[in-house]
This record gives sequence, structure tokens and C-alpha cells, in this order.
Amino acid sequence: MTEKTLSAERFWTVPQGAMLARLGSGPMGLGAVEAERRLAETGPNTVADRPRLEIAAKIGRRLIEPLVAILLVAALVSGLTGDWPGFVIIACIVGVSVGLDVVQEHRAELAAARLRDSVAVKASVRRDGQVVSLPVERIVPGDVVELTAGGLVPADGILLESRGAQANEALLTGEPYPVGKRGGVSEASSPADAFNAVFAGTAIVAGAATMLVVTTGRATRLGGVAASLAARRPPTAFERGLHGLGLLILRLTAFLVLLVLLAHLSFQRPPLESFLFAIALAVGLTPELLPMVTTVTLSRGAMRMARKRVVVKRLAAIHDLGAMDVLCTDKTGTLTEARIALADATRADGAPSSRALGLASLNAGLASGMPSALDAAILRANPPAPGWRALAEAPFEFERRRSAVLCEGEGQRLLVVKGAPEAVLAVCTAMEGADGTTQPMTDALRAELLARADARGGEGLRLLGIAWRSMGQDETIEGPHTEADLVFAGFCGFLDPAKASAVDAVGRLGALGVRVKIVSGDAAPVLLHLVQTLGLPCKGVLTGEDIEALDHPGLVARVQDVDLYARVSPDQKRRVILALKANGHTVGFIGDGINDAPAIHAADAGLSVEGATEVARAAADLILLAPDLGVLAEGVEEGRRTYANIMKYVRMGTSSNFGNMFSMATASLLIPFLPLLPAQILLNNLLYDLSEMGIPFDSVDAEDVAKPHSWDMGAVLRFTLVMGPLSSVFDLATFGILLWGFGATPEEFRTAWFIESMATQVLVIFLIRTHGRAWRTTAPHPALIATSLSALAAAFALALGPLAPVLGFAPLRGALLAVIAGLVLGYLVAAEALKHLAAPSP
Ligand SMILES: Nc1ncnc2c1ncn2[C@@H]1O[C@H](COP(=O)(O)OP(=O)(O)OP(=O)(O)O)[C@@H](O)[C@H]1O
Ligand SMILES: [Mg+2]
Repeated sequence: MTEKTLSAERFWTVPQGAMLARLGSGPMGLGAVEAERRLAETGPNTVADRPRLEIAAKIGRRLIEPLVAILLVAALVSGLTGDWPGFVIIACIVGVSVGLDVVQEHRAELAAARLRDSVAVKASVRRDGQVVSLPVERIVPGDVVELTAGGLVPADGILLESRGAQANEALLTGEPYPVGKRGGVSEASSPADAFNAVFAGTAIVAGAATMLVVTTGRATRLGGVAASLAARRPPTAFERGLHGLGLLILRLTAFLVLLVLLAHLSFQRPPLESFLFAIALAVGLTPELLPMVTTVTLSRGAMRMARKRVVVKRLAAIHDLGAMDVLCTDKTGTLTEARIALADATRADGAPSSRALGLASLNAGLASGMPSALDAAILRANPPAPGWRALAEAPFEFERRRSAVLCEGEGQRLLVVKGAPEAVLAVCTAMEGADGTTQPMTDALRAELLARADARGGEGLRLLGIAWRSMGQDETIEGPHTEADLVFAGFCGFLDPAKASAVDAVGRLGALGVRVKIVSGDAAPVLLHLVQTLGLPCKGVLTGEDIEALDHPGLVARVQDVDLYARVSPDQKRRVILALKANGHTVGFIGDGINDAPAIHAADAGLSVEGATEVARAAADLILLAPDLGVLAEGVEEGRRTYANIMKYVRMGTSSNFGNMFSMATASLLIPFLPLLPAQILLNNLLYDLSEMGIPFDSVDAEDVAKPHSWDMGAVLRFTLVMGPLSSVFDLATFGILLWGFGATPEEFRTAWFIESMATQVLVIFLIRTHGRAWRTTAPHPALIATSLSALAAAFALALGPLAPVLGFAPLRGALLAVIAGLVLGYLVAAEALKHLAAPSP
């Protein structure tokens, strides 16, 4: 039976034994060899397309690119017509540039993939009878996987056994209340009702289970929506910008090349030569290296960021991180130490209460839900009373903000509930007094208790309300409605020290032009207290209730000036992010919980930390190896450096290189011979590409790091419109002087023009790399100096050295060389003087 039919069918209706047999597996899982075989057959367990890493495929893909293919055919034709040197030169140049391109990109992608794998989500899989921890991507149908609370379900499958497992399937069903999962056979017609099935991308929030994997990757339910998943992440401004620029250049190139070709043919020039010239021109014009350059620069940026403890999962996110001007963060761990300790347990009236604490530790200790820092703090202070056992539970869940445990002991059967004070008080109808007597919960009493909770929140205490009720022998937890008619027992207060280093980090981010907003599930008074303690420049509060009452446009209007968001649910976190994006911000979100995953996903730069829940890490684009905003500030700087270096290529390509090719096309129409032979153009292009290989290493202007920058097509065009014509003016002057001043022969003309055009194209990087005066900013990186000067030296050696005659170059008179030197100098001076006109507006 194939993957497809299995996924289409309701696999949860097949009994365990039959399913194991069908998948050729057993309770102890697969053997490693068989698993490898299946992996090769079904492919990796991922819904995203992984970039293909085979080097041969890449070379093949480049050779069939239209330009290269035409060039190769053309070379062949010229070879057949007897022009062997032409053939050899063109073939060599194509070989070298495709080779360089592929090797560089391949190495960059491998390195980036290694980084990504280092933070990959792992699963516990039974292989050869042992439990091993494997990257989720390596899971195959037939695998037996152990699931625990807080973990992500890695694929679709059925449960072989369950120890109170509950799953949050909101991602697939939209239903936030956790659903119980157990073994057995279900006759359900829809996956939402299949109690024995678990699905990729959902989270186990309580208990533990063993699953048999039925389908993986794109064959899963999540994979089914993966087509829309791919569409879900629209290309960033940067990706769109690069693409748009590429298209623009492509159109211009096509236009220019066709024009040149037609003109040459109508002038009755030799057709093969004209054709080759036009093709070489097209090669020179197209930014064919830009994709490779972007990949290489980005992955170099990723390496540097990894050294600063930021691991990049999605390369383009580096740009988003640099462009980010609003960072939303949850509270615990980033702004606080996440060293949560129980401060006190009190009765409703404020007196210390061992009763409230005892109930709280029953709830915390008997639950099998996700290990929570609050639960751990309660248990450290007071272990649960012996002799009690749990019968059922409704694990904590962020929309409801409560957890409930049905437990039995000392001859009683109790439902014990703890959660956010207002969430608990809302389901209480009585209050327990000092002597164990109860009084009815009135609205006035409830308001008084909430006010007390707020007051203690204002002292920085995180509060949980504790409540209980007796349950009948046949009663059990049936859903959220079971949590009603409770008796309020008191509060537990927790302290989580503010993180002193956060002040500095928020300051640094502020200096970088990134405004920090806090988006938390905790109460408003706690957030305000934290902000005061740390002295953070955050103002304005919106609560989950406020947000609930706003529609999207209303929220968009409010988020601009509000920095604190309290008691927000996971979906509201996401809504806040979307509202900020709608205001034109590039938004980052950092969080570590299941509740943060939707917002992480919605953000331009989704961030999580190494110790975070799997769900959060899976949703993130970037992972901080230390839960520290300071690390993030360094990552932001690195992201901006990377972007600034990519922009250097773009500016180089759109000004000098484009200008030169443009002048040459024009010249070819005005003068009676080709300004450069096709092979010479290709050589020129290759050397120019080589000269740029040092750019990813280069340092950048302080001002490029100081502010968020995102793609600005206007700035790119402005730069082109100033620098392009400038380059052309000097080129035309060169042509005039060569032809009329020196009466140069075609060979001399080409040699001189080759040298001049190489020198101007290569050297201008030293001006373009900075917005300020070239001699005042940080020195260029030695690697950039080395690649630029060696490319230039190679150009001189080829044009004037022993190979010159083969390449069609001729020796130059001294006076001519001097004039060229003068022109190059003149161009550089003029470019330096004019570049501020072309600079992006401040
Ligand atoms: N294990 C738990 N049992 C009961 N209630 C809980 C539990 N965990 C959290 N809560 C309640 O839910 C609220 C929201 O949870 P939490 O504070 O973890 O959200 P958050 O958005 O992750 O916060 P932060 O910004 O601090 O990371 C808490 O303030 C608390 O009232
Ligand atoms: Mg949190």
C-alpha cells in the first residue's frame, strides 16, 4: 500500500496489530538499516522543500540556464568554424565561473544546513530495540516514537499506548481545549474525533504515549496544508526587492542585447561575431551571480551570528532581523531570571495558609502535564501529601488559564484547580474561611479579592488562585464545564527576580532603533512592576480583554503607542504582531512557550531560545543559544552588517558594471569594430566577479548598523541613475580619446578599454563600500583588498603579458597607459564626489 492511500484513508480505524503488520514494524520499532532504506524511499519527514544539496544537480542546472547554454552552443559553433582559441577561451571561462559559483554556494549551503541541524527538533525513536534521539526529519513510516508532555508530535500515526496523554490540536482543529488520546480503534470519520490518532505539528500537553508512525512529511495532515503553508510565509521585502531588481535588469538586458544584435546585423557585420558579442554582453549584464552572492553572504553572516550564539534556521531571516524595528518579547526568561520561587501561600484574607499550599501541591504534584516552572516552585516548597493519587486531569491551557486535577486520598475525592486569579475566581461560588467554614462568593467579594491580587501583583508577585470542590464517586472531568461551583481556598505568590542585564540589552536595542514591547500572559500589575524595577522605557497597557473588544483595524490603531500587553492569549499575541506589521513595522517576536508559537510564526523574525518548548523552537527562524536580549542585540548588528554587504554588490552591479556594459553596447554601434571581443567581455566579467568575492568579509559603516534598514528600491534606482551616467561619461571620453586622440587600432582600443573598464569597475568598490568619505571610515577588510587587487593584477597580466596575443590584446604605448591611468583616477574622484547625491536619504 502506498503512502498516499494510507494518508487519504482513516488510518485510525485500523487495529494496532493490523497496522503494525501493514507497516512491517513491531512494538520495538524498526531496525536502523530498514529505516534508512525507507528514508531513501519516502524522503525526509518535513513539509518544507529542502534546498537540493547535490553538487552535480547544481552544475547541471546552471549549464542549462539559457545564457550559459547559448554561450556553449556559440562556442561550439565558433570552434567548428575554425576559431579554436575562441572556443577554448569561452569554454574555460564558462567552466571557471560555473565551478566557482557552484562550489561557493554549495559550501555556504552546507555550512548553513549544519547550523540549522544543530538546533533541529529531536524525537525519541525506538530503533533496533533501543531508544535513540533522532532529528525529526529522519522519522519514517513504521517508526515507534515515544512522546512526552511538552513535545511536538513529529508525524501522523496511531497510539500504541497512552499514559494519560492529552494533545493540543488547535493547529489542525482550532480547538484549544486539550483532547485525551489513548490506544485502541476509533471509528471516527474525522481526524478531530479520532482519540487514538495523533498528528504532526500538534503538541502533547500532558501525559506520555508511544506512537506508531503511519505517514510522514507531505503525506501528513499538516503536509496536506503545506502548499498553503509555503504560501503562508510571503516573501520578505528583501526577497521581493532582489527579485524585482533581477527582473528589471533582465528586461533591460534583453532589450539592449536585441537592439545591439539587430543593429549589428543591419550594419552587415559578421553574424556569428555579432551574435557572440550580444551573448557575451548579456552575460556581462545579468546579475547571474547575485543569488549565489546572497547565499554566500547570508551564510557567512549566519556563521558569524552563530559565534555570537544566534543560530539561523532560515537564511533570509537574517535580513529580517536587521530590518526589525519592533521587538516583542514575553517576560519570563528574557526580562526575568526565570528562577521562579514560591514566596507565600495565603488565605483569601491574606493570612498564611497551609491549606492553600497543600491543595496547590496536590494539583502541581499529581498532574502529568507539561513541566511548568510554577509547579516546580510549589513542589520545591512543599511536596504533595502522601496517599493521594490522580484520577483524571484537565491540563493547563493558555486560553482558560487554569489546570484541574481530580484526585483521591484520605477518603475524599477532590477536584483541585489552580490558575490565574480571575480565571479561578470566575468559577468559584464559595470561599473557604480560617476555620474551614465556607461563605458564598458574592460579586463584591470577588471584586475585593481581585483588587487584592492586583495589589500584590503591583509588588511584583505573580499570583495563582487555588480552589477545590468535592466530587461524587461517579463524577469525573468531562470538559471545561466540570470546573464550576468551586470553593476558593487562597493564593500562591511567586517571585521571579528581574534580570538586571535586561536593562542594558533593552538600551542597546533602543540605540539600534529597535523598540521593545512586552507581550505576556501575566497580569498587568506584574508587568508594570517589572518595567518600573528595571526602569524600562515602556508605556501604555492593553490587556487581553481590551484586545478581545477590538477588531483588526481598531487594534492596528492602538498598538503603535502601547508597549505592554498583559493577560494575552496565544492567539492575541499573534494578533498584536499582525497589527504591528500592518503599521509597516518589521516585527520580531521572542518567546519560549507553546503559547508563543503562533506569534513566533506570524512575526517577520520569529525567535526562540535553546531551552524552549519544541513547538516554539520549531516555529522559530532564529534560535538564541542563551535566553538573553543582549545576545539578540549582537545578532541584530550582525544581520545589518550582512545586509549592508549584500547592498554593496547590488550597488556595484547596478552602477559601474551595468554602466560599462551599457557604454560598450553603445560604442559597438558607433565604432566600426567590436569594442571588446566576446571572449574578452567574458574574461572581464569573470575577473570582476572574482574581485567581489571578498565583500562578505568586509566591515561596514557604523551608520549601517545603527538603524534598521530594509530594501529600498528608490534608493537603488537613485544610485543607478547617478552612478550609471557618470560611468558612461568617462567611458565615452575614453572611446573618443582612444580613437581620435591616439588613432588606436582595434586591438589597442580593446586592450586599453579592457584595462580601463576593469580598473574602474574593481576599484570603485572602495568608494561604494561606505556612505562617508572613503578614507575616513573603517579600513576595507584585507580579504576584499586581496580579491580586488589580484583581480586587477590578473587583468593587467592577461592584457599585457605573454598570453595577450592569444586573447586578442596588443601592447600599449606608454602615453596611452598614462592617459588611461588619468581617466581611471578622474572617474574615481568624480564618483567619490558625486556618490552622496546617490546615497540613501538619511
Ligand atoms: N501550570 C500552571 N497552572 C496554573 N496556572 C498557570 C500555570 N502556568 C501559567 N498559569 C497561569 O497562566 C498565566 C499565563 O501563563 P504564563 O505567565 O506562563 O504566560 P506567558 O505569556 O508565557 O508569560 P511570560 O510572558 O511570563 O512568559 C500565568 O500568569 C498564570 O496565571
Ligand atoms: Mg512564557
